[in-house]
Amino acid sequence: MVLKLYGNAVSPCTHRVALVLNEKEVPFEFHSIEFAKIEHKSPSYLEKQPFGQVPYIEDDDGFILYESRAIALYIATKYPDQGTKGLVPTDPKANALFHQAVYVEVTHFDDPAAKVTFEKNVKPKYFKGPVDEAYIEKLSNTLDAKLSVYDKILEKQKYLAGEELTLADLYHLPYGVQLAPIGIKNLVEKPNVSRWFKELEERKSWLDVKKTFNIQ
Ligand SMILES: N[C@@H](CCC(=O)N[C@@H](CS)C(=O)NCC(=O)O)C(=O)O
Repeated sequence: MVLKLYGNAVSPCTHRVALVLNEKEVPFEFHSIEFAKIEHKSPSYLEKQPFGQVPYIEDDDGFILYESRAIALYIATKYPDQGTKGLVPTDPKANALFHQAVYVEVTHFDDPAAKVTFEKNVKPKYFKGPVDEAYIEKLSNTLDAKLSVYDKILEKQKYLAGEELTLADLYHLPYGVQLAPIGIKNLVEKPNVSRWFKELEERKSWLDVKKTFNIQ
């Protein structure tokens, strides 16, 4: 049995899991959960993912797991010697710096990036809702302030947790790539952030995610 990824083709959290599966060269079967049919809120779906969100995985032995970053960590630690190595440092200090970087992404980047993407892209496209430009400006300013701190960190080191690529860097890709196309240029306008992010975007694992999910 092959690992099954239950998600949605337009969901950045689904893309995050697929990205790490690609990095670790783990084959998977994608099962689409249809948002339009509200499949993710059905009683049978909630048995697997009680918060009614995508993604979740069913591993080849039937093990079920949700939360994209928890899935990524599980895959990276289950296959330490397969695909890209070192995505989760094992040395205690390097591991602590890795977790520091993971929390930086979750607390400082994910929230404003997800909200601005929703307001500017998802809301008008899928919910025909009015776009709140003042809210977008506020979120963009928040991202700008946060990414200015990133720029200082990345002036001194190659990646967010030090000199080696980790999952924490990869976690930024799915929302990060959506910012510039909707006019939020903070990632590309800061020299060190831009250098870091460009390298991430060019990884084969991400180019394959783009192909699989038809991301422009
Ligand atoms: N922290 C969760 C977030 C999951 C999440 O926000 N999923 C979104 C798609 S990226 C979703 O299912 N949205 C539909 C909904 O919340 O109803 C993860 O990383 O897996």
